[in-house]
Amino acid sequence: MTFHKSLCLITKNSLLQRIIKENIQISKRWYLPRRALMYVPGDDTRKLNKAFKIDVDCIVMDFEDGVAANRKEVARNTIRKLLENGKPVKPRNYDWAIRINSVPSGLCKDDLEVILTADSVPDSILLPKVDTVSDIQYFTDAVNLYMKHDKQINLIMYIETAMAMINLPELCNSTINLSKSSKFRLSTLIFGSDDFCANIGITRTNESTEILYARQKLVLVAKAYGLQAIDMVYIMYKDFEGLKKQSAEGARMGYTGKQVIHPAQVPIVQDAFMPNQKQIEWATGVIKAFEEHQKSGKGAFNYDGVMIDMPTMKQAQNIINLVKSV
Ligand SMILES: CC(=O)SCCNC(=O)CCNC(=O)[C@H](O)C(C)(C)COP(=O)(O)OP(=O)(O)OC[C@H]1O[C@@H](n2cnc3c(N)ncnc32)[C@H](O)[C@@H]1OP(=O)(O)O
Ligand SMILES: O=CC(=O)O
Ligand SMILES: [Mg+2]
Repeated sequence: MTFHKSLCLITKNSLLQRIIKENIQISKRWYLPRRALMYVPGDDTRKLNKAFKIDVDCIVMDFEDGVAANRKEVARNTIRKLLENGKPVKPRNYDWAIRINSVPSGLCKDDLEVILTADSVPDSILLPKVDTVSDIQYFTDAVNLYMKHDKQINLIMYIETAMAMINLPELCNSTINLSKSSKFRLSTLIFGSDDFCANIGITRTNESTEILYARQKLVLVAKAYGLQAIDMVYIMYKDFEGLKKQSAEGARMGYTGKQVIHPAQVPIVQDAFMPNQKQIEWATGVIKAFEEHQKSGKGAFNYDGVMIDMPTMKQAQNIINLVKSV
């Protein structure tokens, strides 16, 4: 039997189905993979054309910090034309996303008008530098004013200031409540580490230990609200070893993906946020053994010298859910 066939048989089992249901809060975050979220400056047609030829989970056409102040209008016009042509087709589905300018920039409302009144709208909108609930209220009002499509848009919210970091649970709560009367839903939090460093008055080191608390807090709150968590960008885009190390670190912390700025970063990052063969085999074995032991009335058992019970089985199930989501 092939490996994937055996995975299907495992999850058809009714006991495990119940466990998956009970575990829904954890598995909810996998609904749309965003292992690598690649920025493309919205005013750069050459890079935009290139982006759609790359096998990447999420393409973010940028209006914000990747675009110079005197090129914002060019970015708006370029992306508007793309939207009029509809979502470019790629061999597999992907998240077609736009990062708009922040509410305090004064550009946010006009960005949204350009995007939401087009013939087609993106799958996701990324809202940077969210600080307080009033920023989300402003965003909601603008979406309600301009959005005439039936589609529901994913909101990806940046947490990149000290104020946002301390307001985080309240921000998530209020955003989820506001989305009930609008056509967006909060799907993801992004750790905007570089703006965060600027905001708290530091320069990031390679190890990034100075922002460890914030990096971990974001994952914790995201998971509490059933959201995806996207890790920081690695700006030394020619250092592939460093990127691999930082990506693995983020995946271990519970991040579900990472921001990337260059096509060469994509395969390294997408790999890091997928379980490897060894982890998949371990997870499959644990689930099978768990099921057998449940049948014979044993909740805890020995598997390769390690005690396995329900929490470990759930961890194994998370691995399998992730494999099946991509
Ligand atoms: C903290 C934050 O907010 S991060 C988000 C904001 N920043 C960004 O969006 C930056 C995005 N990245 C870039 O602009 C570029 O990758 C840079 C400036 C870092 C380097 O650019 P270059 O010097 O052109 O890189 P390089 O020469 O290695 O590029 C190789 C090829 O990949 C293309 N490419 C590079 N970056 C991208 C990208 N982000 N998306 C699509 N294609 C890209 C180049 O156009 C080039 O293609 P070509 O050979 O057909 O001309
Ligand atoms: O927007 C991203 C950041 O790191 O800042
Ligand atoms: Mg930022």
